[in-house]
Amino acid sequence: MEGRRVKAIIFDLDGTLIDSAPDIHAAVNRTLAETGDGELPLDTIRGFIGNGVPVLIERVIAARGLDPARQAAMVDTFMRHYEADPATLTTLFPGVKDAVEQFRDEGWAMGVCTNKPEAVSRAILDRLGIGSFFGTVVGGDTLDVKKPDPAVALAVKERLGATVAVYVGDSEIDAECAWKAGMRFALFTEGYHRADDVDDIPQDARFSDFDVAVAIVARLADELR
Ligand SMILES: O=C(O)COP(=O)(O)O
Ligand SMILES: [Mg+2]
Repeated sequence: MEGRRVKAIIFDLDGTLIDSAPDIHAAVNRTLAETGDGELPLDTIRGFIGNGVPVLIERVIAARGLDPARQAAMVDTFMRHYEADPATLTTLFPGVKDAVEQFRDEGWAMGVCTNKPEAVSRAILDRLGIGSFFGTVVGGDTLDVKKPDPAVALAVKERLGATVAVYVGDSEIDAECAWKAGMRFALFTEGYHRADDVDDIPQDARFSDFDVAVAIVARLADELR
């Protein structure tokens, strides 16, 4: 007898489900302000997101010409500010709420695979009204490794009990993670990728509007039958 097919979507968070750069930017500038180290513009910070908080702070330190030995202390200060105010300026990308409702109605399990710390990721998803759609959240501090290590995506798939998984993300980090995990990858092009040309990011499909995400992900999953 054929086993049951459980299909899942593994979503990246920053730059995919949520436009979180404005609150991350605010927390970075509050961190810099505490020690009189100036500020950085939003566009710069947007380009620093995706590898987790320690790497974000490493890039902030390099951009401001600060002492690298300050990284651990600045990570703590950043998290204090970010956890105090994680979702004031953060929004869902247009169409996300409708898309996750439709995915749920069509029987998809959904999970989040992010390099952002897990607790604050869950808090933001709840605050924006979509937390209950996700069976699990694996964050940058949940395991010993971060994306692009495939263990992060594979942990989401396993926790959801999925037999088929499609990965939806916004960056080359997600593309690499999905590839290493043996998953099809749909690129959301309106997020925080670093490549100038989205053609340079390995992908099985791409979309710029969540209105078409459901059809695109379903097609990728069907190809895996
Ligand atoms: O860099 C981060 O903190 C998180 O980014 P991600 O949600 O795109 O993985
Ligand atoms: Mg992302």
